[in-house]
Amino acid sequence: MIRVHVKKTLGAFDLDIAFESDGGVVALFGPSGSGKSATIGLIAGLMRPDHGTIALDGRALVDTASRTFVPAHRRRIGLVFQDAQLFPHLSVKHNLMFGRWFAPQAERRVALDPVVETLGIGHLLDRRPGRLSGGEKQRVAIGRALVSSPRLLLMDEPLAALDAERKQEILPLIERLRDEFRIPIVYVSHAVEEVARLAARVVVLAHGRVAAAGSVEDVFGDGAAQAGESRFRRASFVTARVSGFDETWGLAEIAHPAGTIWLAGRAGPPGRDCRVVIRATDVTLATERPTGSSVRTVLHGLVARIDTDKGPLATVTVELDGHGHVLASATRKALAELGLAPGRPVFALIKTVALDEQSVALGPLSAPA
Ligand SMILES: Nc1ncnc2c1ncn2[C@@H]1O[C@H](COP(=O)(O)OP(=O)(O)OP(=O)(O)O)[C@@H](O)[C@H]1O
Repeated sequence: MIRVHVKKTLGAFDLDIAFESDGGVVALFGPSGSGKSATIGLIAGLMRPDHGTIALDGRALVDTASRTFVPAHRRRIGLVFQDAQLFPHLSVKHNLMFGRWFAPQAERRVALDPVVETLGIGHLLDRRPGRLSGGEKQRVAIGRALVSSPRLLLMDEPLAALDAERKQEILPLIERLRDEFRIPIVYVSHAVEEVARLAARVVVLAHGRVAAAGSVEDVFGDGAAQAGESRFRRASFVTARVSGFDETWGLAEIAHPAGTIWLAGRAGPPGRDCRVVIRATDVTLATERPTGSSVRTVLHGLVARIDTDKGPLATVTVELDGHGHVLASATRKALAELGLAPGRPVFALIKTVALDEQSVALGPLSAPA
């Protein structure tokens, strides 16, 4: 369990935040300059807070009142940054072993072999980092953090420098760290889709303060938490249940009280609860159930809120029948012409081709109490 309650002034920036997590992945989410990396630096021990406490599993790492400050190298915290920061003159194997030296003999809970196997880096062990791709470097950086048997893993936008394909390769690996190695993770990201895949809890930072915190569903339930994000980043997630797979057409069927969600590919075994990530730009709104349209996923609900700024676009939060919300990007012109306003019934249409197996998170989806 990690508890953070810190204040820190950095030039003109004033950070004052408190949050806690009981394990799994807690995501720090927020726009650029909101204080995410500063928070990571404080937890890692790369800088000192002006006031406050940070405790990990009941042990104070920092307590300004009692002048406690455990130095970074004694915190047993693994760090993974956007750029892998490997030692260029060491082989992959020696980079990995370097992480291990930080773990006292008695606390080496994570062995090298399963890490190498999980991350698929066995064939890279003799190479130097200069001869690795970006995705390979990042897997080695994750491995190095893991073999130090950390009590906590801090990941600061670990996928931000990778292309979409590499991201999709590494996300399942991080899910395995969470589920198989059971290492608590504080995960910094701008990407709603990553947060939805990985996190049970999310802490939204804005201007150095906690703007919202709670389960991913609660925090992202309406458009407000994402108001500062570009429309291409806005997304919502729906908790639903895998109900079948249509062999003839290769489509997974996911049951939700508001309607069946179809996706191109497999979603997991029938009966499994899942979280489906849906980008706001992939959702179209309609006041009537469409006929003569190629769209298969038609979810019924009510308009809960409409967020607009000065531009031509709006983000509509639709409260789905049963439970959950979906966000839709639309033009203000369309909303005016359709007469859509809070309280009006609406259909949210989602292109099946916009969803595939990468859109679905299985695994522990509920936030620890
Ligand atoms: N050492 C420093 N001295 C002065 N200001 C600083 C220092 N470090 C960070 N800041 C300021 O603190 C604010 C928060 O920075 P931080 O890097 O934590 O943001 P962030 O949310 O991680 O942003 P991004 O998503 O762009 O990485 C910024 O305004 C930044 O300029």
